[in-house]
Amino acid sequence: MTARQLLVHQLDHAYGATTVLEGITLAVPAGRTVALVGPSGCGKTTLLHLCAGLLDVQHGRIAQPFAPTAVMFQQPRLLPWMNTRDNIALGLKARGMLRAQRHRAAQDMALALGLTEASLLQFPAELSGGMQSRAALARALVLSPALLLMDEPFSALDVGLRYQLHQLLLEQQARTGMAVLLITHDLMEAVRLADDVLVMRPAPGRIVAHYQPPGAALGRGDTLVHQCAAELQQHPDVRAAFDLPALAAADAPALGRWRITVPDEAQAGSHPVMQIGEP
Ligand SMILES: Nc1ncnc2c1ncn2[C@@H]1O[C@H](COP(=O)(O)OP(=O)(O)OP(=O)(O)O)[C@@H](O)[C@H]1O
Repeated sequence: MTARQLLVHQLDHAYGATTVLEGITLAVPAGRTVALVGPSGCGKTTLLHLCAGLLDVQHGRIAQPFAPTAVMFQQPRLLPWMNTRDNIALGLKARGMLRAQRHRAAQDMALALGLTEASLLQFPAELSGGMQSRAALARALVLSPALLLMDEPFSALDVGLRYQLHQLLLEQQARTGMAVLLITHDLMEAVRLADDVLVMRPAPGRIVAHYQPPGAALGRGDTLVHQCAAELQQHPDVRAAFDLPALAAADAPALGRWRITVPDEAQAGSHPVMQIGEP
């Protein structure tokens, strides 16, 4: 039986006369993380908002079978007049969960993500940026989402905190089997977290490369993540996407040690899922 998956098929999107996404085809199956990387302005946020239903599909198709879905934005977006616990419990309140029950769930998730009991009664303005990010992640995860859509949620964090939240996210995913679509500028973050890394080029935004880091994300050590990120950054399609100068022949890597595949337009066109090779 095929796993449930978010499917995006031949999606185009324009703002006015400007096409910002063209021919986007991808799949995010349950239990997997797909990272979208690409330069600023290539349409990543637009694509995520289309997947979240925050924008209407103009052309192409999105099949989104998951519920519930949670979205994490680049900014924590905590409500300033609510304490941390109430911010985390907001979605549970909207679901109609009783007060004592949602406070308990919010507290359990907050503590699991490294927030302190004292911070639960503090207001966002009293929290550090890192604590606000933890609260935003807790607010998303407490909903037990089947699909988590993340728009550069860790970009403002220092490397240590980012690593901690990466691990917490991966552990939660291993427990629940949620599907994750992650937007990031950071190749290292992409190869640390993702099963599939999709590289986008701008004007109009399109997917130009598909990279599969080896093994399960939870088991990837720092050395492997650094190697993979370096290899990804050396690939000519990735360099072109980010407008990096081509490498001199002497510096060019031995490509193909890891899996880098360019989406096959013909295959994608005849099949709703972009072809994804076995790792
Ligand atoms: N509401 C809008 N109206 C018109 N143009 C828009 C709108 N939102 C985004 N754009 C344009 O669409 C393009 C893609 O924007 P988008 O925010 O999706 O890119 P991005 O890859 O997420 O960028 P970044 O990494 O900087 O967040 C950009 O040229 C942007 O200026």
